[in-house]
Amino acid sequence: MELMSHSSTFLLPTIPPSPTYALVVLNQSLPRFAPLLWKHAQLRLCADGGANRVYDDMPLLLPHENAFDVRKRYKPDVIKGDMDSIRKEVLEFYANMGTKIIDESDDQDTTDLHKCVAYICDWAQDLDKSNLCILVAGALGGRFDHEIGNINVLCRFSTVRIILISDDCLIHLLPRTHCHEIHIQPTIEGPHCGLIPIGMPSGSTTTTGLQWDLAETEMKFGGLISTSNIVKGEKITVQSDSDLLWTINIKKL
Ligand SMILES: Nc1ncnc2c1ncn2[C@@H]1O[C@H](COP(=O)(O)OP(=O)(O)OP(=O)(O)O)[C@@H](O)[C@H]1O
Ligand SMILES: Cc1ncc(C[n+]2csc(CCO)c2C)c(N)n1
Repeated sequence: MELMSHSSTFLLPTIPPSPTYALVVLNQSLPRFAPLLWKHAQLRLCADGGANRVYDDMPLLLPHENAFDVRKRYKPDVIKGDMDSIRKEVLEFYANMGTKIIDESDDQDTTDLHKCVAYICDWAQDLDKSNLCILVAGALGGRFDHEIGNINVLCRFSTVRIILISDDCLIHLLPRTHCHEIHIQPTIEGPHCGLIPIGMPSGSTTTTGLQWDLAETEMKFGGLISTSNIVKGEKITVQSDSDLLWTINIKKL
């Protein structure tokens, strides 16, 4: 089985040139490291009301700079969604600066995050998918229906690397098609972590590097799932017969 490596280098000030990052900003308070994610990304999208957050919150995260200058510098490439949450003045501001606006108000069956991920997949058509990583800022905290909708996007695009990020933690999907090596950045993440079966029970999951490792263990909702686990070293391995969510806390400053 092929090996898939994971590393949260996007939270470090300087990063290796690969993978190619795309950033999606959702309609939630911006995580404190949003400017860093923005810098690392080669394509920046706002999901509908996410544009209000860039407009309102980026200047707050950079209080020593002039708000107008910050707004001009943090210009999204694309704003996409059903456009029922973005404020008119924000839409006009970015449209005048050349941001591409994609109104998909006709589609009321997929979320704005789904619409943005579909756009990025088209944009990256000629890229090797294993070299693309989509960072989603503001995916957690707040409305539970939105949080679950965001997790469902991980499942609907299970062959694409997508990482949901909040101020407190990150979540990604470990597809059952691969065995996984997770390289921990000890200065920025851990030690609390979880491995959660999603969509269906896992008949057998095996891990190394955790305080409570699994050894061909069954996991299911209503039975055992691995929450409040702890990373012991800098490398975790995971193999499972079903897709799992991996989550780890992000350290406070
Ligand atoms: N409280 C939240 N928690 C997590 N994600 C959120 C939250 N609010 C919004 N989002 C994410 O940001 C995206 C854009 O948000 P926006 O408020 O524009 O959506 P929306 O479609 O207008 O939502 P709704 O009509 O259900 O209020 C959503 O698709 C969702 O992925
Ligand atoms: C069964 C079912 N439940 C909810 C919605 C509503 N909905 C889901 S995604 C979306 C767009 C949000 O920007 C909306 C309104 C639906 N269509 N079908």
